[in-house]
Amino acid sequence: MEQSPAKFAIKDLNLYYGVFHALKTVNLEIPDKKVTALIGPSGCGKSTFIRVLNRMNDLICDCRIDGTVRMGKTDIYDTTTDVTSLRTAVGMVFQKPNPFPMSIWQNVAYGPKMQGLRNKSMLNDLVEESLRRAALWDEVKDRLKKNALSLSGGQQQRLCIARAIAMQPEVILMDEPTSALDPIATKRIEELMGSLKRDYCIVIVTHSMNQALRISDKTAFFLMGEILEFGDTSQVFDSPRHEETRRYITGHFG
Ligand SMILES: Nc1ncnc2c1ncn2[C@@H]1O[C@H](COP(=O)(O)OP(=O)(O)OP(=O)(O)O)[C@@H](O)[C@H]1O
Repeated sequence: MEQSPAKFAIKDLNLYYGVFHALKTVNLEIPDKKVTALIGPSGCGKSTFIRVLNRMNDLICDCRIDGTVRMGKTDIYDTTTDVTSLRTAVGMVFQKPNPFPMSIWQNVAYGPKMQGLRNKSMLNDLVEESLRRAALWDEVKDRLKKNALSLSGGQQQRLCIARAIAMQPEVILMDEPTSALDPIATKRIEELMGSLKRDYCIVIVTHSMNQALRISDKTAFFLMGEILEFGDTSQVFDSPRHEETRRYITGHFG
């Protein structure tokens, strides 16, 4: 696989919740314009790790980290780093679609408006562009004023992706984005990830080995807070270096 530049470079990262050591000496480079899947058994630290990338763990008291996490040239844990700008650049989509209880249009326009964009025609263009990129425009263009909660679960999740895109991020983090969706809605999100990776660095937590295999370029296998294995997805699945990885991906534990 051709190399692409690293979007994140993580060095000797340790994360503690109080005295509990949740991430242990994690070293990883996450490439830009690719999908990186984080896999591993429940409780191994996947969600904790993905939240490191936009400092969501800052919101958890008792959580502390050491080590460095660089995004491009920026040390995102440096005291001078503006966390709001970081979270704009590193958008996040959660397991359960969580649209705001407002119209489809307002959901997408909300973030840019909060950032000061007031021009209605620019907002309209941004809403359309974001919904198009999230492969939702054709389904909602005639009902932009309808409440977002009237959409199906799969449409709501694509709306949440559109909402992230409207902030013009560089990275989109997805924590089990399809686990609440049916197979057809899942397929649409997976197809969408395939097109989004042209423009963004995408990091996804998934419990589905088939999904990781279908959509990701790189796979990191977490076990008890460590990255046991990281490589091209084809290598990790076809010829894992560790017995634990092989047992996990073949469904023998976890
Ligand atoms: N806010 C918290 N406070 C204390 N411990 C936490 C907190 N969040 C997670 N943990 C612990 O850290 C470990 C890793 O949790 P995490 O949610 O990152 O795992 P995961 O691999 O994403 O699990 P799952 O696949 O079940 O979602 C677990 O032992 C969990 O109990």
